[in-house]
Amino acid sequence: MAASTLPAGEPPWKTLSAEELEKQYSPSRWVIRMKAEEVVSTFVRAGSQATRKARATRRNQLDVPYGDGEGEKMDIYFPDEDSKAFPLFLFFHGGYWQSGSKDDSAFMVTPLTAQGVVVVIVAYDIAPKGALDRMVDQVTRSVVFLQRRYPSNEGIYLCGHSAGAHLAAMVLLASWTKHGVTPNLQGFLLVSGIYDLEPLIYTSQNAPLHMALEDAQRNSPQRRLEVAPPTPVGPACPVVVVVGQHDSPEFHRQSREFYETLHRVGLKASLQELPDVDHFDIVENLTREDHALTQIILKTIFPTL
Ligand SMILES: N[C@@H](CC(=O)c1ccccc1NC=O)C(=O)O
Repeated sequence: MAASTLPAGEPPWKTLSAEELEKQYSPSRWVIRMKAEEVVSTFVRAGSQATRKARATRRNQLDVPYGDGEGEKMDIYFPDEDSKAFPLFLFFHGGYWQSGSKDDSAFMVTPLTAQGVVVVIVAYDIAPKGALDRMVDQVTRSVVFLQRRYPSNEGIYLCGHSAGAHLAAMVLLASWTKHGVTPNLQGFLLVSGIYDLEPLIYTSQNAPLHMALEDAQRNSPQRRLEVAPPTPVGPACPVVVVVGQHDSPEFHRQSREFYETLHRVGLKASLQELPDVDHFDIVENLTREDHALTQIILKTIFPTL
Protein backbone atom coordinates (compact mmCIF):
# COMPACT_ATOMS: atom_id res chain seq x y z
CA MET A 1 0.00 0.00 0.00
CA ALA A 2 1.53 3.33 -1.13
CA ALA A 3 1.77 5.67 1.83
CA SER A 4 2.80 9.27 2.30
CA THR A 5 2.57 11.80 5.14
CA LEU A 6 -1.00 12.51 6.16
CA PRO A 7 -2.41 15.57 7.91
CA ALA A 8 -3.33 14.61 11.48
CA GLY A 9 -6.66 12.80 11.69
CA GLU A 10 -6.87 12.10 7.97
CA PRO A 11 -7.89 8.45 7.29
CA PRO A 12 -5.14 6.25 5.80
CA TRP A 13 -7.16 5.39 2.68
CA LYS A 14 -6.60 8.98 1.47
CA THR A 15 -2.95 8.17 0.81
CA LEU A 16 -3.84 5.31 -1.56
CA SER A 17 -3.60 5.63 -5.31
CA ALA A 18 -6.87 5.27 -7.27
CA GLU A 19 -5.72 1.83 -8.45
CA GLU A 20 -4.92 0.64 -4.94
CA LEU A 21 -8.20 1.98 -3.56
CA GLU A 22 -10.07 0.16 -6.33
CA LYS A 23 -8.27 -3.07 -5.44
CA GLN A 24 -8.91 -2.65 -1.70
CA TYR A 25 -12.66 -2.43 -2.41
CA SER A 26 -12.71 -5.36 -4.84
CA PRO A 27 -13.06 -8.33 -2.45
CA SER A 28 -12.76 -10.90 -5.26
CA ARG A 29 -9.16 -9.75 -5.89
CA TRP A 30 -8.13 -10.89 -2.37
CA VAL A 31 -9.40 -14.46 -2.69
CA ILE A 32 -6.55 -17.00 -2.77
CA ARG A 33 -8.54 -20.21 -3.40
CA MET A 34 -9.59 -19.39 -6.98
CA LYS A 35 -9.26 -16.78 -9.74
CA ALA A 36 -10.91 -13.41 -9.03
CA GLU A 37 -13.09 -13.69 -12.13
CA GLU A 38 -14.55 -17.02 -10.90
CA VAL A 39 -15.32 -15.99 -7.32
CA VAL A 40 -18.61 -14.12 -7.62
CA SER A 41 -20.25 -16.61 -10.01
CA THR A 42 -19.18 -19.44 -7.67
CA PHE A 43 -20.66 -17.53 -4.73
CA VAL A 44 -23.98 -16.92 -6.51
CA ARG A 45 -24.15 -20.58 -7.61
CA ALA A 46 -23.59 -21.77 -4.03
CA GLY A 47 -26.28 -19.40 -2.77
CA SER A 48 -28.74 -20.48 -5.44
CA GLN A 49 -28.14 -24.15 -4.61
CA ALA A 50 -28.58 -23.54 -0.86
CA THR A 51 -31.80 -21.63 -1.54
CA ARG A 52 -33.20 -24.41 -3.73
CA LYS A 53 -32.42 -26.91 -0.95
CA ALA A 54 -34.03 -24.68 1.71
CA ARG A 55 -37.20 -24.28 -0.37
CA ALA A 56 -37.38 -28.01 -1.02
CA THR A 57 -36.79 -29.15 2.56
CA ARG A 58 -38.10 -26.49 4.96
CA ARG A 59 -41.62 -25.18 5.57
CA ASN A 60 -41.59 -21.70 4.10
CA GLN A 61 -43.54 -18.64 3.03
CA LEU A 62 -41.99 -17.04 -0.05
CA ASP A 63 -42.33 -13.51 -1.40
CA VAL A 64 -44.11 -12.24 1.71
CA PRO A 65 -44.65 -8.48 1.15
CA TYR A 66 -43.37 -6.24 3.97
CA GLY A 67 -44.28 -3.03 2.11
CA ASP A 68 -46.03 -1.76 -1.00
CA GLY A 69 -42.96 -1.74 -3.24
CA GLU A 70 -42.51 -4.51 -5.80
CA GLY A 71 -39.10 -5.31 -4.34
CA GLU A 72 -40.23 -5.28 -0.70
CA LYS A 73 -40.52 -9.02 -0.19
CA MET A 74 -39.07 -11.59 2.16
CA ASP A 75 -38.76 -15.35 2.30
CA ILE A 76 -39.52 -16.91 5.70
CA TYR A 77 -38.18 -20.40 6.53
CA PHE A 78 -39.51 -22.32 9.55
CA PRO A 79 -38.12 -25.04 11.83
CA ASP A 80 -39.85 -28.41 11.71
CA GLU A 81 -41.50 -28.08 15.10
CA ASP A 82 -44.43 -25.68 15.20
CA SER A 83 -43.88 -23.14 17.96
CA LYS A 84 -45.53 -19.85 18.83
CA ALA A 85 -42.33 -18.32 20.21
CA PHE A 86 -39.04 -18.50 18.31
CA PRO A 87 -35.96 -16.39 17.60
CA LEU A 88 -36.04 -14.56 14.24
CA PHE A 89 -32.81 -14.37 12.20
CA LEU A 90 -32.95 -11.77 9.41
CA PHE A 91 -30.33 -11.81 6.65
CA PHE A 92 -29.47 -8.88 4.36
CA HIS A 93 -27.41 -10.02 1.35
CA GLY A 94 -24.34 -8.29 -0.04
CA GLY A 95 -23.42 -7.22 -3.56
CA TYR A 96 -22.43 -3.57 -3.12
CA TRP A 97 -26.10 -2.50 -3.03
CA GLN A 98 -26.23 -3.31 -6.78
CA SER A 99 -26.26 -7.11 -7.06
CA GLY A 100 -27.40 -10.16 -5.11
CA SER A 101 -30.93 -11.27 -4.29
CA LYS A 102 -32.94 -13.16 -1.67
CA ASP A 103 -33.22 -16.00 -4.18
CA ASP A 104 -29.48 -16.72 -3.95
CA SER A 105 -28.94 -16.01 -0.24
CA ALA A 106 -30.52 -18.73 1.93
CA PHE A 107 -27.11 -20.19 2.85
CA MET A 108 -27.84 -20.59 6.58
CA VAL A 109 -31.44 -21.91 6.51
CA THR A 110 -30.68 -25.60 7.06
CA PRO A 111 -28.38 -25.34 10.13
CA LEU A 112 -30.32 -22.51 11.82
CA THR A 113 -33.85 -23.90 11.35
CA ALA A 114 -32.51 -27.22 12.66
CA GLN A 115 -31.92 -25.37 15.95
CA GLY A 116 -35.43 -23.89 16.06
CA VAL A 117 -34.59 -20.51 14.51
CA VAL A 118 -36.91 -18.89 11.96
CA VAL A 119 -34.74 -17.57 9.12
CA VAL A 120 -35.87 -14.59 7.03
CA ILE A 121 -34.09 -13.56 3.84
CA VAL A 122 -34.96 -9.96 3.03
CA ALA A 123 -35.02 -8.40 -0.45
CA TYR A 124 -34.45 -4.69 -0.99
CA ASP A 125 -34.29 -2.48 -4.10
CA ILE A 126 -30.68 -2.66 -5.32
CA ALA A 127 -29.28 0.08 -7.56
CA PRO A 128 -30.12 1.52 -9.99
CA LYS A 129 -33.77 1.02 -8.90
CA GLY A 130 -33.02 1.88 -5.26
CA ALA A 131 -30.72 4.48 -3.73
CA LEU A 132 -29.03 3.88 -0.38
CA ASP A 133 -31.51 5.93 1.65
CA ARG A 134 -34.35 3.82 0.23
CA MET A 135 -32.57 0.54 0.96
CA VAL A 136 -31.95 1.65 4.57
CA ASP A 137 -35.63 2.55 4.93
CA GLN A 138 -36.67 -0.80 3.41
CA VAL A 139 -34.58 -3.02 5.68
CA THR A 140 -35.72 -0.96 8.68
CA ARG A 141 -39.36 -1.52 7.70
CA SER A 142 -38.69 -5.24 7.21
CA VAL A 143 -37.72 -5.39 10.90
CA VAL A 144 -40.86 -3.49 11.94
CA PHE A 145 -43.01 -5.82 9.80
CA LEU A 146 -41.62 -8.93 11.48
CA GLN A 147 -42.03 -7.50 14.98
CA ARG A 148 -45.69 -6.86 14.18
CA ARG A 149 -46.18 -10.29 12.53
CA TYR A 150 -44.48 -12.20 15.37
CA PRO A 151 -44.92 -10.04 18.52
CA SER A 152 -44.10 -12.96 20.82
CA ASN A 153 -40.75 -13.59 19.13
CA GLU A 154 -37.82 -14.65 21.28
CA GLY A 155 -35.54 -12.00 19.83
CA ILE A 156 -34.78 -10.48 16.43
CA TYR A 157 -31.20 -11.02 15.24
CA LEU A 158 -29.97 -9.00 12.26
CA CYS A 159 -27.18 -10.38 10.08
CA GLY A 160 -25.75 -8.71 6.98
CA HIS A 161 -22.96 -9.59 4.58
CA SER A 162 -20.77 -6.86 3.09
CA ALA A 163 -23.22 -4.19 1.83
CA GLY A 164 -25.87 -6.04 3.83
CA ALA A 165 -23.75 -5.58 6.96
CA HIS A 166 -23.83 -1.85 6.28
CA LEU A 167 -27.64 -1.96 6.04
CA ALA A 168 -27.90 -3.94 9.28
CA ALA A 169 -25.59 -1.43 11.00
CA MET A 170 -27.79 1.45 9.82
CA VAL A 171 -30.69 -0.13 11.72
CA LEU A 172 -28.75 0.76 14.90
CA LEU A 173 -29.59 4.39 14.03
CA ALA A 174 -33.30 3.80 13.48
CA SER A 175 -35.88 5.92 15.27
CA TRP A 176 -38.72 3.49 16.06
CA THR A 177 -41.16 6.18 17.26
CA LYS A 178 -42.35 6.93 13.72
CA HIS A 179 -42.91 3.21 13.12
CA GLY A 180 -45.05 2.89 16.24
CA VAL A 181 -43.33 -0.27 17.44
CA THR A 182 -39.95 -1.07 19.01
CA PRO A 183 -38.57 -4.33 17.63
CA ASN A 184 -37.19 -6.86 20.08
CA LEU A 185 -33.65 -6.53 18.73
CA GLN A 186 -31.38 -8.96 20.60
CA GLY A 187 -28.29 -9.17 18.40
CA PHE A 188 -26.41 -7.96 15.34
CA LEU A 189 -23.92 -9.97 13.24
CA LEU A 190 -22.07 -7.72 10.79
CA VAL A 191 -20.02 -9.80 8.34
CA SER A 192 -17.25 -8.30 6.16
CA GLY A 193 -19.04 -4.95 6.17
CA ILE A 194 -18.38 -1.39 5.12
CA TYR A 195 -19.32 1.32 7.65
CA ASP A 196 -17.60 4.43 6.28
CA LEU A 197 -18.79 4.80 2.69
CA GLU A 198 -16.63 7.80 1.76
CA PRO A 199 -13.75 5.82 0.17
CA LEU A 200 -16.27 4.05 -2.09
CA ILE A 201 -17.12 7.33 -3.82
CA TYR A 202 -13.69 7.15 -5.52
CA THR A 203 -14.13 3.57 -6.81
CA SER A 204 -16.07 2.01 -9.68
CA GLN A 205 -18.51 0.52 -7.13
CA ASN A 206 -20.12 3.97 -6.92
CA ALA A 207 -21.02 4.01 -10.65
CA PRO A 208 -24.61 2.72 -10.23
CA LEU A 209 -25.02 4.36 -6.80
CA HIS A 210 -24.07 7.94 -7.79
CA MET A 211 -23.22 8.78 -4.18
CA ALA A 212 -22.03 12.34 -3.54
CA LEU A 213 -19.96 13.01 -0.41
CA GLU A 214 -23.02 14.04 1.63
CA ASP A 215 -24.89 10.86 0.59
CA ALA A 216 -21.96 8.72 1.72
CA GLN A 217 -21.63 10.61 5.02
CA ARG A 218 -25.40 10.42 5.75
CA ASN A 219 -25.29 6.68 5.15
CA SER A 220 -22.09 5.94 7.10
CA PRO A 221 -22.86 4.40 10.52
CA GLN A 222 -19.17 4.86 11.36
CA ARG A 223 -19.71 8.64 11.23
CA ARG A 224 -23.29 8.78 12.47
CA LEU A 225 -22.95 6.63 15.61
CA GLU A 226 -20.48 9.01 17.25
CA VAL A 227 -22.96 11.90 17.08
CA ALA A 228 -26.24 9.94 17.17
CA PRO A 229 -28.65 9.88 20.12
CA PRO A 230 -28.44 6.67 22.17
CA THR A 231 -29.13 3.76 19.87
CA PRO A 232 -32.45 1.89 20.14
CA VAL A 233 -30.67 -1.22 21.37
CA GLY A 234 -29.66 -1.71 24.96
CA PRO A 235 -26.09 -2.09 26.23
CA ALA A 236 -26.71 -5.84 26.60
CA CYS A 237 -27.47 -6.36 22.89
CA PRO A 238 -24.40 -8.02 21.31
CA VAL A 239 -23.07 -6.43 18.12
CA VAL A 240 -20.59 -8.92 16.63
CA VAL A 241 -18.33 -7.47 13.92
CA VAL A 242 -16.85 -10.27 11.81
CA VAL A 243 -14.21 -10.14 9.07
CA GLY A 244 -12.39 -12.88 7.17
CA GLN A 245 -8.63 -13.37 7.21
CA HIS A 246 -8.55 -12.90 3.42
CA ASP A 247 -10.69 -9.78 3.34
CA SER A 248 -8.65 -6.81 2.14
CA PRO A 249 -6.72 -4.58 4.59
CA GLU A 250 -9.34 -1.85 4.04
CA PHE A 251 -12.16 -4.24 4.97
CA HIS A 252 -10.19 -5.18 8.10
CA ARG A 253 -9.73 -1.48 8.93
CA GLN A 254 -13.44 -0.79 8.37
CA SER A 255 -14.43 -3.61 10.76
CA ARG A 256 -11.84 -2.73 13.39
CA GLU A 257 -12.74 0.97 13.41
CA PHE A 258 -16.48 0.27 13.52
CA TYR A 259 -15.97 -2.17 16.41
CA GLU A 260 -14.02 0.56 18.27
CA THR A 261 -16.79 3.08 17.64
CA LEU A 262 -19.51 0.67 18.80
CA HIS A 263 -17.53 0.03 21.98
CA ARG A 264 -16.92 3.76 22.51
CA VAL A 265 -20.65 4.57 22.37
CA GLY A 266 -21.36 1.91 24.99
CA LEU A 267 -22.63 -1.03 22.92
CA LYS A 268 -21.74 -4.65 23.67
CA ALA A 269 -19.42 -4.96 20.69
CA SER A 270 -16.99 -7.72 19.79
CA LEU A 271 -14.64 -8.20 16.84
CA GLN A 272 -14.05 -11.64 15.32
CA GLU A 273 -11.39 -12.11 12.64
CA LEU A 274 -12.08 -15.59 11.19
CA PRO A 275 -9.04 -17.54 9.93
CA ASP A 276 -8.82 -19.22 6.50
CA VAL A 277 -11.90 -17.56 4.98
CA ASP A 278 -12.37 -14.75 2.47
CA HIS A 279 -15.13 -12.25 1.69
CA PHE A 280 -17.21 -14.96 0.05
CA ASP A 281 -16.68 -18.35 1.72
CA ILE A 282 -17.19 -16.67 5.11
CA VAL A 283 -20.87 -16.74 4.04
CA GLU A 284 -20.84 -19.67 1.60
CA ASN A 285 -19.83 -21.93 4.51
CA LEU A 286 -22.94 -20.95 6.50
CA THR A 287 -24.55 -24.04 4.95
CA ARG A 288 -22.47 -25.98 7.50
CA GLU A 289 -23.34 -26.13 11.21
CA ASP A 290 -19.65 -26.57 12.09
CA HIS A 291 -18.58 -23.34 10.31
CA ALA A 292 -17.12 -20.87 12.82
CA LEU A 293 -19.60 -18.17 11.79
CA THR A 294 -22.59 -20.53 12.12
CA GLN A 295 -21.42 -21.28 15.65
CA ILE A 296 -20.99 -17.57 16.43
CA ILE A 297 -24.57 -16.97 15.24
CA LEU A 298 -25.98 -19.86 17.30
CA LYS A 299 -24.08 -18.79 20.42
CA THR A 300 -25.40 -15.25 19.97
CA ILE A 301 -28.98 -16.52 19.72
CA PHE A 302 -28.57 -19.21 22.39
CA PRO A 303 -25.86 -17.85 24.73
CA THR A 304 -26.33 -20.69 27.24
CA LEU A 305 -25.64 -23.30 24.52
N1 LIG B 1 -17.34 -6.43 -7.54
C1 LIG B 1 -17.14 -7.00 -6.21
C2 LIG B 1 -18.26 -7.96 -5.89
C3 LIG B 1 -18.52 -7.91 -4.43
O1 LIG B 1 -17.86 -7.19 -3.71
C4 LIG B 1 -19.61 -8.73 -3.84
C5 LIG B 1 -20.23 -9.69 -4.64
C6 LIG B 1 -21.22 -10.51 -4.07
C7 LIG B 1 -21.58 -10.36 -2.73
C8 LIG B 1 -20.94 -9.40 -1.94
C9 LIG B 1 -19.96 -8.57 -2.52
N2 LIG B 1 -19.37 -7.60 -1.76
C10 LIG B 1 -20.00 -6.49 -1.30
O2 LIG B 1 -21.19 -6.35 -1.10
C11 LIG B 1 -15.78 -7.70 -6.16
O3 LIG B 1 -14.91 -7.30 -6.94
O4 LIG B 1 -15.56 -8.56 -5.32
